[in-house]
Amino acid sequence: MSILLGCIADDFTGATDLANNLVRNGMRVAQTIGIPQHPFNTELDAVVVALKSRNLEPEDAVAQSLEALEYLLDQGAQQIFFKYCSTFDSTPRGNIGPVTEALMAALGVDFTIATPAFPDNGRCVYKGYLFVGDQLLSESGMRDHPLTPMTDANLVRVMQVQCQHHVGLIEYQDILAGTDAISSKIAHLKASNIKIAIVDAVTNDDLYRIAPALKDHPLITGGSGIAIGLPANFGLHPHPASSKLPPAKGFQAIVSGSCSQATNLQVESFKSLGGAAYVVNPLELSEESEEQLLEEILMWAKPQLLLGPVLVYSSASPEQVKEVQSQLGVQAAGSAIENLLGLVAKGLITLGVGQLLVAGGETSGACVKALGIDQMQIGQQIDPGVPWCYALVQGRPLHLALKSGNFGAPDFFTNAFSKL
Ligand SMILES: Nc1ncnc2c1ncn2[C@@H]1O[C@H](COP(=O)(O)OP(=O)(O)OP(=O)(O)O)[C@@H](O)[C@H]1O
Ligand SMILES: O=C(O)[C@@H](O)C(=O)CO
Repeated sequence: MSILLGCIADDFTGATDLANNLVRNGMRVAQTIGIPQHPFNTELDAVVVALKSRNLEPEDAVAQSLEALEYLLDQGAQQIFFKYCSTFDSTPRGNIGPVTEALMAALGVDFTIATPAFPDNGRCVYKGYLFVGDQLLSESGMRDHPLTPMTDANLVRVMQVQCQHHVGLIEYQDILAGTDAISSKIAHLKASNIKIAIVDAVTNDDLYRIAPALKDHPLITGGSGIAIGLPANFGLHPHPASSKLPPAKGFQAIVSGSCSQATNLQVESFKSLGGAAYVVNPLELSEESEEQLLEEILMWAKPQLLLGPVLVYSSASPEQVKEVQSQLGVQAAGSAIENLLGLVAKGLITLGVGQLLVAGGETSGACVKALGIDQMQIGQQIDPGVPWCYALVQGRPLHLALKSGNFGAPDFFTNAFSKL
């Protein structure tokens, strides 16, 4: 079995987001958690390898990405896609730039594009500036992100700081002029020694015009938006059967460690509708207290599950997050909460939860690892960028949705279950 597209995603929610867009546009996709040990024995068009590399040291992110690349090339991948966040989550050290350059070197390519544009979720790039809805990236909630605060919306500048190669721009006027003009612009940039180009895109039509110009490029990098046009490059088109999952069973629960604006609204909306919610106070969390806190949460959840979905969350406002981080340290706070929420997810499954929403990329990584999931099937979309997925946990079926922090409508936590 040989695949067409091999994808490396830098976090788990991002991986399902990408897989969702590929499935919706006609590809048969498997998502793996980490690098699989074996080849697949089913017919697939794309494999998305989900890493948790966004917040690693650049050297580690590069090493993991290269290992994933090797696996995907072994599966016969004709084209490689490096997926990162539609809000370009990174620090001056990386990891978008270093991983892109390492993949370019490994594949022997002298040009690639970078575009996080995802118009279905309000991410647009114009003159190299990234907008989140009506705001510049640097004026959006992303400026307060707990791990990767984004304070510059100019992606050429942001990417250049992370890269050795020269970074350029394919401007909106080229995109509007169509696929041939985009190909000519790429040739012109290459002749000027530009090796990576940020690409403007404001609508899905723009993305559909860009995709054919990327047909013969061994490496593409971006958010999930640009992926909507890639299946057609391989002669594939949307078909309804591609996203059918088995019927859902079991109790319903939500675990949220995302502190993004959209998640905070979803938590508020869930509570305002009378949903059962347990808030974790990170300042009460230590290695010694973890076991007791976990037990307390599960004892609280047990009777509540009989009545409807339960929410366990640490989501908090930027001020509260800063306070916690100043007392515990950024990384230590993040890891301690992720660890607890992973154990909570595992405990909830033991209590009979069969439908689980997780909010936050890092949090999803922690939960999926705690549950020992190594592969997921992609199902129907709940909101743009978030599909229901299906996995087996210790032989038991689990419907699982991994929600990126800033995705989903305010009623996502209640609405999602009605989509199963
Ligand atoms: N109350 C809190 N105080 C400090 N840190 C927190 C708190 N709650 C959660 N965190 C940490 O903040 C980080 C949130 O990252 P996560 O990726 O899960 O969410 P997100 O950034 O909103 O999602 P995405 O990456 O999909 O946009 C995690 O490391 C989590 O443990
Ligand atoms: O692209 C996005 O915004 C998401 O898929 C994501 O990666 C958030 O972690």
